[in-house]
Amino acid sequence: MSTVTKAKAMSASGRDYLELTKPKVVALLVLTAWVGMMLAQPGLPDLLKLFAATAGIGLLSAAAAAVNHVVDQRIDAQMARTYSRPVAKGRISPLQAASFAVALAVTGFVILYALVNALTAWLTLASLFGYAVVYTMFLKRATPQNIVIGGLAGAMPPLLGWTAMTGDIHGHALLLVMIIFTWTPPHFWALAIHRRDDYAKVNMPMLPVTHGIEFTKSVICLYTVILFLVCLMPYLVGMTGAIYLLGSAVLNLRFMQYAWKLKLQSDNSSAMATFKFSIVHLMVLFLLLLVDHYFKVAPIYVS
Ligand code: HEM
Ligand SMILES: CC(C)=CCC/C(C)=C/CC/C(C)=C/COP(=O)(O)OP(=O)(O)O
Repeated sequence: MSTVTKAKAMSASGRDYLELTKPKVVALLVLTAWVGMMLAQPGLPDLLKLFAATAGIGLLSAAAAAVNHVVDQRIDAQMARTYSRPVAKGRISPLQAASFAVALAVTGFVILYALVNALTAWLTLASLFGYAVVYTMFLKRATPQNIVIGGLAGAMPPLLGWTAMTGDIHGHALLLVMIIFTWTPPHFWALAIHRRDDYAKVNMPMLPVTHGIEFTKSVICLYTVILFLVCLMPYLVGMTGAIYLLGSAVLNLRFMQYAWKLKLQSDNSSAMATFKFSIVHLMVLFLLLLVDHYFKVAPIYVS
């Protein structure tokens, strides 16, 4: 390492290390894991397990994010959105970031294995591997379906939360995974439309680069319709009640409205608004699942 790089690496602050962990993304991932924990049983979950599972899932997610900063340092340095990230800028060296990631991952895994259960520990480690290795190192550079397949890793937390409480995999938890899996493409592709030129510059085969913006807008519309239908499933199987049904219908109609507005406009001026709405959508949807769980109005069955 050159003296200049060393000096920059030494000037890393706590804030730089925090940035490595993608804290806002991890916060939403943890919220979805909590919902999995709460919905796994009636009443409140065991508090020790809740704290341990939160810490473990949060730490392993943060570790995955830090690995992403190391692997992507060169492309991050060339894109306007990411050029000032700590590893891309040299404020944290790749070795420091990788060591930080290993420390977070080992701590998270040990917490899950010792205080929660082995199934959750291994599934969370597999999610880390799915995002940090399968998505970041391979899929991201290989195919425009990168975020569809890689999205499974980010969709796992509700299942991780559920297995943390029960020790087994339940169909209801898989429905929550399916919701996030279907939400991810419109979430990311809206941003990718806005940042298309950045991705083209670094040769990342994101859908707006490989298939064009019009095609991407159409696929976003299609995914919002699929998401609407997938979000009905928890109600249809009797997992949730009317509060969730109504709330999710409103959120999904609004998401579809954003998608159609983006599709119908000749420029891409509402792409970022669509991306930002996707985050509010997922957060409110999962909060609704919680409210519905504790104040459930029974589904209406027609006999
Ligand atoms: C493969 C799947 C995913 C991809 C490719 C993706 C991509 C992105 C990108 C590129 C950003 C912008 C980050 C930035 O500007 O620094 C972002 C932001 C965000 N994503 Fe995702 N995302 C994915 C899955 C998820 C999941 C599963 C969640 C949560 C459950 C999530 C939550 C967020 C949040 C909260 C932000 C805003 C972060 C901020 O403002 O700092 N994402 N996502
Ligand atoms: C253990 C577990 C649940 C792991 C999942 C971890 C995780 C952080 C998932 C979020 C997905 C995400 C932010 C993808 C963006 O990566 P990108 O490289 O496309 O975006 P970037 O250019 O902003 O880095």
